[in-house]
Parts: sequence; structure tokens; C-alpha cells
Amino acid sequence: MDPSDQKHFLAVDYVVFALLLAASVGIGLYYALSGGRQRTTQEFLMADRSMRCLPVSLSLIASFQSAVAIIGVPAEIYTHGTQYWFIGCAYILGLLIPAHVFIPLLYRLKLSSAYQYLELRFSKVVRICGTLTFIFQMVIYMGVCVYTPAFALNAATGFQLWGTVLVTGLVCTLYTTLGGLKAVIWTDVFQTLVMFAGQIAVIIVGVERTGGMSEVWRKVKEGNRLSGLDLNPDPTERHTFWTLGVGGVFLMLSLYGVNQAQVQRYLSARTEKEAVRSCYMVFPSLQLALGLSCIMGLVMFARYCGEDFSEKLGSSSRDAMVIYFVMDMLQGLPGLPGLFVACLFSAALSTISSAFNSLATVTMEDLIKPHFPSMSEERATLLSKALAASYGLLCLAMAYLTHLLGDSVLLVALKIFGVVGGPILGLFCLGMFFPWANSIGAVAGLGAGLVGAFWVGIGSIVTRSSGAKRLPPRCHVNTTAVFQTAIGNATSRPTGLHRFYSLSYMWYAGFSCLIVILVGLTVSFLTGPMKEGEATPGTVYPLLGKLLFFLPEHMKKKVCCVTPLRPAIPSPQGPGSDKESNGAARGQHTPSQQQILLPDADSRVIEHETAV
Ligand SMILES: O=C(O)CCCC[C@@H]1SC[C@@H]2NC(=O)N[C@@H]21
Ligand code: NA
Repeated sequence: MDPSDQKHFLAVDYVVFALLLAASVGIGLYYALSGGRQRTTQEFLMADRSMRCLPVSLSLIASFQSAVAIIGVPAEIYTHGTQYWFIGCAYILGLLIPAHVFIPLLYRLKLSSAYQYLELRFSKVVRICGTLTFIFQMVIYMGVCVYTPAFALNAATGFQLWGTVLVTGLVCTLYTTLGGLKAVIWTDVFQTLVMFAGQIAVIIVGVERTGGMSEVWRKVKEGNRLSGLDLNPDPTERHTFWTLGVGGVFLMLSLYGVNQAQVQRYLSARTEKEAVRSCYMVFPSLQLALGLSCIMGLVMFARYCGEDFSEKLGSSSRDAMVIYFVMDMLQGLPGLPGLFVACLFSAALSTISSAFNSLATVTMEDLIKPHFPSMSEERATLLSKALAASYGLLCLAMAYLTHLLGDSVLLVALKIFGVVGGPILGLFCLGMFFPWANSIGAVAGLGAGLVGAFWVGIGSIVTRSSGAKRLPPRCHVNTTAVFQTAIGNATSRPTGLHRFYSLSYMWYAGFSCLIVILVGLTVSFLTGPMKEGEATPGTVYPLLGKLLFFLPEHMKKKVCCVTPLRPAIPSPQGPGSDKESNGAARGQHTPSQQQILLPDADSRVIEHETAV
């Protein structure tokens, strides 16, 4: 972009941005020097399972609301209209199912890593496969999250790119390594508030500078950016109510149901009720976050009337235009550009820190501890910190890889969740809802799901058939332009493999999840399915039993396996409760060799040794 057009920061803007980084490091330091001073993995990785629902819910939002959404969603609305807003419909089931299916089941197993479930339900091999797939997903996603704010700022303001990436990565590594999950959750709370503040400030100033609400509304209507309910059932249509509202549910479940970063937050809650409540509390905040970024896109459209930015901002104009718009709006309001940059980096830091911490947790719990059961607490904690730091450095490398991907960052992030998160969701669903599934079926299913997802994902990139229909840019749209666009799309209907490659990326999660379940069940039946109730009790969700709730008990017993979920864990007696007595109440032995006491069908108690 030519320097004359570049917007510049005042000293006060840098001060606001520096304050954000300092506050985050301060919170990290506070938790490094208070409480148990992060001396045990229970504290460092699980926040002593002492968290209340408010911080957990804000941290749940922060984990998967990064600069990608802050920049990507307004650009999406600006270019394609408000169809994307229908993803909000996916938040209903996308949070109800985790609250009533995944959380109760996983919380009562008292795990540290979500993938311990896979060993309890299937085998160690399945657990390792799940863990490695998760690590792969989060490392790439982290790279996108570190790169996005730095790149967008560089394109719009000349802010030096790699210096920012380095500072972001190092600050984040520092407070995550110092303060553990407690610091990550509380910095997430602070950063989520900054994120909302920054977006609200831009919207208020933007509306005011574009001539007020009515003017914005008029221009948006004339530019036909308000998309109606598009009920087109064609799965290759990029954004319709079905791809967003239904396909989006699978995307949400892969994140809020089985992703370690979110599961770890549920498990860090004081009680199961707090965990469920935190999941419910995510809904309004997530809708607010979605609404703010969509409205920002509409205000941006009203301001520039869909002008094409490519000549101004170069090739990847979509992602940089939001920063350009923000700098254009906030020019001359000292401190506000700094607030928005702080908002951008808050969104990035809160996601990256959650990713570091969850990666360190699963690496520790799933890949290291099982091989070194006698490792001392302090060594394990030290190793966890070293892991958090090394993942920090790895993500800087991944940031560079993102540089090469070239697609809109929102698309890249959503594709990662679909292509990699979808199969993991399928693996958990196979284990939870299908008692007959066995380990061989699980591994085969996961493999098939990943192959299928990568095939369609890479195929769509190679053949560039993401089917993105750009709306005509002008404010006052003349009908011929719309007509020509319609004609253009009708004639270029893809066929055969090309039709497969043009499957909407919003269906990737659902599509790959289905493959895992179908292949997993088929292979399980071919290799000797597991019997009813043979699986470790408490690891199968009595789906049929819940769906046939209207049948009397004796009928249900005949129809389906009724291994009940484990009884809810009694909530601790008051804040000062002594863990030992509590543990004894639950029949637990020493915390290191935690027994998972699972009631089985005839109420015999099976002691299930796990080195937690
Ligand atoms: O913001 C990101 O880092 C990723 C893009 C959004 C991810 C999904 S979309 C549905 C859900 N709502 C969110 O705010 N994040 C997740
Ligand atoms: Na975030």
C-alpha cells in the first residue's frame, strides 16, 4: 500500500497497546507468585479444579474468538452480505449438546485430558491417535492466530510484521508458562472485555462518521447486503441456512464439545453444575461477539459502498481492509487506534495462550506421563512449563507457513476446524453413542475421516472451487449486475469430482464426522463388535435410553444398553473443604494414583487404575 495512504499511530496508541501486554504479563506473574505458586500439574494444568462459571465462560469464548474473527467476519459481511450471521443458529445446539452430553460424561470421569476418555473407552493407541490429531490441529490454528493481527496491521499501517509476531508470541509464552491455566483463564477474561470494548468503539465512531444509523441502514439495504434466509439445500452453496445453521453445529461440537482447550476449562470448574452453567453463559456472549463483528462489516460497507480494496491494499485485501477502515474511522481520536490494536491482540493472545496450555496439557498427560508414571510432581510441572514455551516457539514458525496459504484467514481457520476437528468429533461420537464400536474400528474410522476431509479440503484449494459468490460492489445495485452474476453462477455448475471439491467448507466437520462413524462401525462389526456394557462403564452415553425416555424402565432395559452415566460428583462442602476427606468420601486414594471408581450395571465397583 502506498505510504501516503498508510495511517499512523500516535505515542498514546503505543502506550495503550503496551498496557495491554503489561497487564497480561502482570496477571501471569500474579498467579506464578500466589496460590500454590504453580508447583503441581493439578494447579498448572487444571487450575486446581477450582474455577467458577463466569471466568470459565469468558475464557471459553476467548479461546476460539481470535483476531481471525475480528478481522475475517467483517470482511466476509462486506463482501458477501450477512448470510454468515446465521451461524448464530448453530450456537443453540452447538452449546446445548456439550452442556448435556459431553460435559456430564467427561466431567464425571474426572480426566485431565479429553483424550484419556479414548483410552478408557477404546485403547491407548486410540488415545495417542486422538492426541496427535489434536496437536496437529492446534499447532496450525495457532500459527494462523499469531500471524493474522500482525499481517493485517502491517498491510494497513506499515506496523513491522515479524517484530509484532515475535512480541506477541513471547509475551504469550511468558504469562502462560508463568501462571498456568489460572493465568490463562484470567487473562482471557481481561482480554475478552478489551476485545468487546475495541469493537464497540469502532462501531460507535463508524456509525457516527457514516452519517448515523439511518444512513448506514439505507446504504446497506440498497447494497442488498442484508441476506434473507437462504434455504437452498445445495451442499456446494458456500453459505446457506443449512451449511451455517446445521453444518455449523458440527463445527461448534468439534470445538465446544471435544476440543481439549474447552474440555480443560469444563474440567477446571469447581463442580459439574458450574461447568454446565459456564457453557450456557457462553451463548449470549458468543452471539454478542458474532453480532458486533457482523455490524462492523455492515458499517464498513456503508462507509465504502463495497468499493474493491484490491488496488489499495494489494492481493490479500479482504483481511487488511478492516484495519484500514478502523484506522480511517479512528484517525484523530488519540488512544482509540491503540485500543483497537489492543482489541486485536487481546483476541489473538487469549486464543494462543489457550492453545499453548492445552497443547502442554495433552503432551504431558497423554504422551509423557503414561511412560513415566513415577515422575515427581515438580519435574512434571517443570516439563509442562518447558512444553508451553516450546509450543510458543513452534507457533512462530507456523505463523510463517500461514503467510504462504493466501486464503482469507477466516476460511483457513474454519477449514482447519472442519478438516481436523471433524474427525476428532467423529471419534468421540463413535465412542459415546455406539457401544459396539471397538478400538480397531475407532482407528480405522479416524483414518478414513482424516483422509476424506483432507481430500475435499485440499481438492477445494487446488481447484479453487470454494464457490465464493461476490456480490456486486456498488451501493445502489443495478439489476443487470445482479442478473449477470446469477447467470454466471448458473452456467458454471461443477460436475463429478469438481462437485465434490466444491462442497461448502461449512460441511467439512459434519462430513468427516459421518465418515468416522460409518467406517468405525463397519470395521467394528467386521472385527467383532463390543458387547453391551462391555465398555468401561461411564464412557458410553445412553443415547437410546435418553431418546426413548417415554418407555418404562423394564422396556428400556430390553431395547438398549442402559449402562448409566456415573453419578454426579458431590460438590465440595464449602470453600475450605479438606480435599482428603472429600477424596475419601469419593473413595479416592492418593491424588497421584487416582482411582476412577465406576459403578457397573450390577452396582459392583470396578477400580480403574489410571496414572493421572
Ligand atoms: O476466531 C477464530 O479464531 C476462528 C473463527 C471462528 C471459529 C468458530 S466460528 C463458530 C464459533 N464462534 C466463534 O466465535 N468462534 C467459533
Ligand atoms: Na481469543
